[in-house]
Amino acid sequence: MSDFFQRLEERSRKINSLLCVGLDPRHAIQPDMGAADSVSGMIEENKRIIQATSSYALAYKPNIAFYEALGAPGLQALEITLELIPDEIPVILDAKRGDIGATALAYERAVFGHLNADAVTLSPYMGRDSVEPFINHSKTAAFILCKTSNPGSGDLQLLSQNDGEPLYVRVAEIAGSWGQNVGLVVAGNDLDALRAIRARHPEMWFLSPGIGAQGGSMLEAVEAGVNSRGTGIIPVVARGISQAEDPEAAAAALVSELNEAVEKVLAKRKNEGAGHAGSPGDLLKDRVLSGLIDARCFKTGEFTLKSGERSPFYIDLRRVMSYPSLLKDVARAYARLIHELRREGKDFDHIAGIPVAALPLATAVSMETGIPMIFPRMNAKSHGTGNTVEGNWKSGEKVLLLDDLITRGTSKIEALDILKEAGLKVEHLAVLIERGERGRKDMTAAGIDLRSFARLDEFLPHCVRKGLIQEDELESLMKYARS
Ligand SMILES: O=P(O)(O)OC[C@H]1O[C@H](OP(=O)(O)OP(=O)(O)O)[C@H](O)[C@@H]1O
Ligand SMILES: O=C(O)c1cc(=O)[nH]c(=O)[nH]1
Repeated sequence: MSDFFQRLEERSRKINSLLCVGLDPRHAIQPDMGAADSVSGMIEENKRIIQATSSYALAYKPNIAFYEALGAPGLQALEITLELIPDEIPVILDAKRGDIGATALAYERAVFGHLNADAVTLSPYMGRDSVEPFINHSKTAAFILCKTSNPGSGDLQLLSQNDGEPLYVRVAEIAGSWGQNVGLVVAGNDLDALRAIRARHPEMWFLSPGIGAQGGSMLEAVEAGVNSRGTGIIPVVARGISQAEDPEAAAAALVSELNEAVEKVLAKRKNEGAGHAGSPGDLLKDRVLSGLIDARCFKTGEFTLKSGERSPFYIDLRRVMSYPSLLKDVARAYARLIHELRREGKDFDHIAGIPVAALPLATAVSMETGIPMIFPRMNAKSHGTGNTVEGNWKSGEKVLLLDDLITRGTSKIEALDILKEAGLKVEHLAVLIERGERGRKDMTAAGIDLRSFARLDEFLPHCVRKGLIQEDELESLMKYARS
């Protein structure tokens, strides 16, 4: 852990608080106030807040815009404010900087050199070099804007990526690779974002505005964002304190609300036990698995499978094509698997869907990823072209085999033989659902690397939640799947 985050961790234990107090005096944007009054008013207001809250504040966060708006006197008010803050309390300067080269260096000098702040907020959109000067010091840190609390935050931050995840998930992943001195701004009023990012970054510190005046609930934000040590989230409150009649009482009340929330959440997690079913924060997986149930893709009864075995349930993914928005999510799910493979350096000239169930799915995946589709004919065509593999392909090209699900891999081996016979290279198989453990064993024996989006033990609990199967049936179905 970096020195800055270590310092936060220690101070949070010492004063038993995670609260960050915003110092955002709005004098400059109040039209009836003259500049001189504004400057002295700002200092007075900040003095009053700091004196009232210094034993409750894990950190202070002045937003530089309210000071810059008054020009040189405003910046002087900021400098005086920073001097009023006791040395042991970290200052996070909310500046949302982001520029390159010498400019980034100049911003860094202003923030950490001249103003002597301990941390800063930065925009990630100009990339690593724009952040680099701020994260090279062991004592200071940068909070990267990941998912913000404003109404327009979704315009860019929610844009769906090739793997189906919103852009902010990718931002968190990239920022997380920038080293130890990096935290994230994750809105306290966006519980989905808090959950999604916490699930992927169990230890990172989040600066979380959006609670109170912007509508977020302290308990819900803590529930979604606190880490396993009961820290890692810094709820920011500005107006809730500065506009309170008694800022000290307001801060004290917020801290006890916050601490109660942390205790409640940790106790609840302990009761639930580690590793409970499902993966919290995996929004795409939740959506797809629930969507399959809503589309009645899961059926109980007596079924004969492709392998000839009997089964007490059947997953009919042919129905997905009748639900366009589910089909789109399913395509994103496969795209996630392809994205993972590409990150491992594996790439493909074609996706080959196995007829019949996987044909509409592979078409959607091809459109989602831009990888051209082909398919093997399970029965060679005896008229027309006589093709065994349809589409535009050449011998020697690399193919990702794609099927809806895997039980034993019977149909995969048949498809593999046809593709190999045509001179295509197949080493990987992607499926949406892995029905049990035997399919994986069969694929390993055939030299095929299997990637699945969800396993049956992740799917069945959704069926219980949606009332499709009873809790007591779950165990026997799981047992069947494992047998
Ligand atoms: O893992 P496996 O042992 O291969 O079994 C699973 C396969 O069986 C089904 O296809 P099926 O051949 O029944 O029908 P389809 O023509 O509708 O795809 C299903 O769509 C899977 O592709
Ligand atoms: O193994 C199979 O044939 C099979 C199982 C299942 O759940 N769904 C399906 O379409 N096929």
